[in-house]
Amino acid sequence: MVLCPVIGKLQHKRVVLASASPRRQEILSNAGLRFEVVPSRFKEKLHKASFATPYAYAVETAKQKALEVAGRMHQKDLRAPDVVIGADTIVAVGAMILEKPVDKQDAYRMLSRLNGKEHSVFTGVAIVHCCSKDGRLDTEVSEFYEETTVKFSELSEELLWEYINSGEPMDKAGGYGIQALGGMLVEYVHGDFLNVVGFPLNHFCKELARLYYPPRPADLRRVRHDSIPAVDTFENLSDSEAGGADPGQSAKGGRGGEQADGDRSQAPRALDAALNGADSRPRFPTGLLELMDGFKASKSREVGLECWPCGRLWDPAALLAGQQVDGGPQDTSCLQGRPGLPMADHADQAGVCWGSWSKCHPPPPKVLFTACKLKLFDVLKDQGPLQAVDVARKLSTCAGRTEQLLDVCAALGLLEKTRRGYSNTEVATLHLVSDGEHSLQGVAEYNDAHVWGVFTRLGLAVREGAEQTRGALGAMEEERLSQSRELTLQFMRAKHSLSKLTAHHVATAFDLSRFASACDLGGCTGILARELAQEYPRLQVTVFDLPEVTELSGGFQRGGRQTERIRFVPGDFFKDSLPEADLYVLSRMLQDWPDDKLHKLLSRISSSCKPGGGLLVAEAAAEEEGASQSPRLRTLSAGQPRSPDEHRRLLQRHGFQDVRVARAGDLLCVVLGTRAAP
Ligand SMILES: C[S@@+](CC[C@H](N)C(=O)[O-])C[C@H]1O[C@@H](n2cnc3c(N)ncnc32)[C@H](O)[C@@H]1O
Repeated sequence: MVLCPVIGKLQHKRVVLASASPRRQEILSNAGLRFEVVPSRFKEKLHKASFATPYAYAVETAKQKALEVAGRMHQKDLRAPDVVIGADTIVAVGAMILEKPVDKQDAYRMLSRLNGKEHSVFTGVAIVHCCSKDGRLDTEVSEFYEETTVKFSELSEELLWEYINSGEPMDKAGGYGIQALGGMLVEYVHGDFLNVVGFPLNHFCKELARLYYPPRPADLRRVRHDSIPAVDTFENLSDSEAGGADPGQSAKGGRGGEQADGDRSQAPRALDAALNGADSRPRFPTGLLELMDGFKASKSREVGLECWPCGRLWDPAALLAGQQVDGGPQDTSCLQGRPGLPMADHADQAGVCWGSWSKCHPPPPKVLFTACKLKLFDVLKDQGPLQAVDVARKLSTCAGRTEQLLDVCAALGLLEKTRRGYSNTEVATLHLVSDGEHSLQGVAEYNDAHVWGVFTRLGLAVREGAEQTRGALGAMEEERLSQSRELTLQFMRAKHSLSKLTAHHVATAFDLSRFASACDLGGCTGILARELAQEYPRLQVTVFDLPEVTELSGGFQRGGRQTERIRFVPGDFFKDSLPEADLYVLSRMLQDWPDDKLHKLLSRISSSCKPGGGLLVAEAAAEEEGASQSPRLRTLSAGQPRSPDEHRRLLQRHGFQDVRVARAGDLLCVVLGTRAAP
């Protein structure tokens, strides 16, 4: 879809709309934007007379609304969202600004002023890019306004009062809502209709296009060659066009690199840092991981562990143990009085239901795994764009099936399909080609070869009522341990590539310079240890992991000065004494363990930790309490993510105090507690 590239630029960011207006929410969600709603508490009381124009007032109000939300969210969990959108709509007759009426008389005064005349509707919009660094909030604001002219018909007093008595005018700027009854008052509209409704979507997309796709001389040249009219609209921009679709260039560095360069030239500073970073770390590819990992949740859905219509979860361990669960899968109360609705419709309402999809189509994760296994993204990186027949020839596969595979990959946002053929999207270039610095092929390979099977068997176990109490991860861990060296290596490659994306965020979520030594329990290939050693020049780091893992960790080391301060110690943290350290670290270790193991591990750490020492925990985080919960988080792990408060309580329960919580990257919650004197 042509509009996707612009809105899609916000896809992997945490976007917040600082407005309670349901109309704005509807416009933006209809456009495919995913966002949270945090209404601003900024009081709309700027001194109107101090603004030279009505729109200057609207823009300033929009900006203050967005900044208030960014500041409040940053203060609350020390991490602001990536983008906050603020908007303010006003109606102006000449220089006079009409906002929302305070009562019916006020509504009457406003509507009488508009009666039979033209007026202007202005919406000021502020897009605030946020960046939290060292506990400070850095913001960059892009702002604009849109004006639409509206003419009211000559309206009788009677009609005006009838409209006022309908109650509609009361929460609307200028005292009318064009999208509902108020539409009857309007003779004509010149300009963007949605601007009058409350949000100028078209201008917003153009603004995103300006921010994310700055024009470059090469693009202009190419447009002339291709004889495509150079129209100043976001509709012409796709990733391929903005990044340069020259196949020669694409073969050299991939569009990811080119795109980054293009963005870097004009994107705001905070945004630039977030996108590319001083250290060129990419954004956390949430959507892609959701695709690779989401089947864990969907497999649970298939066997009824999660009710997909309402998203209610049942404890898998309880089901595995054959216990009766209140309101089990047959309970249809969650269908909210509409039990007759077909399953697919409920699935739609609940988001994705791969469980039911998998019965008739290849499920999306399998499509992705197959494409990786065939090295499809490698071929397109080196030789794309390619037509389906050419891809099939290069992969030695059936042309018809290959085309289907390519089309599903395009629908999943992994490929782009244009007249010239298929090519990798930015996310595929970054994460799905085999030799990329940030390749997640290891995750795809391990999930395909191993995890998929484990979760399928988990489903069978539940259907057959097997008496198992282990969590899914426990089953996987034990299976891995009893199997081959190749499987362990595969597992390590998967964890290694994921950790590469998160380690820096974990290491820098708090200032850890007060600690002289750290022990990363379950530290696997030592990626986080390396990042810690790099960030804190006097820190000595121990990586503690099972012997079969530490034995193979050598193959993942890159050398470098900080390596001298890192040592690998083999052991089992449930049985062996833990190495001494000022700071213990658990990264992505807690979520999947059943409760008894979790508490055993925490209590062993608590006993080893000296008073004043620390425990740092990093996990995928549930959204803050009260915010609308995103189903995507549930799919990132077999277990259910805990909220920041649950993490805090967990550490407190095991003797840690002054527990602080920070968000790191897109989805991680990092918690630091200090061991109290026993
Ligand atoms: C989910 S991975 C997390 C790896 C790493 N911390 C990260 O953030 O990517 C779990 C790690 O814990 C290790 N592990 C599991 N059971 C263990 C045990 N009993 N003792 C020590 N390490 C263990 C695994 O070998 C693996 O490296």
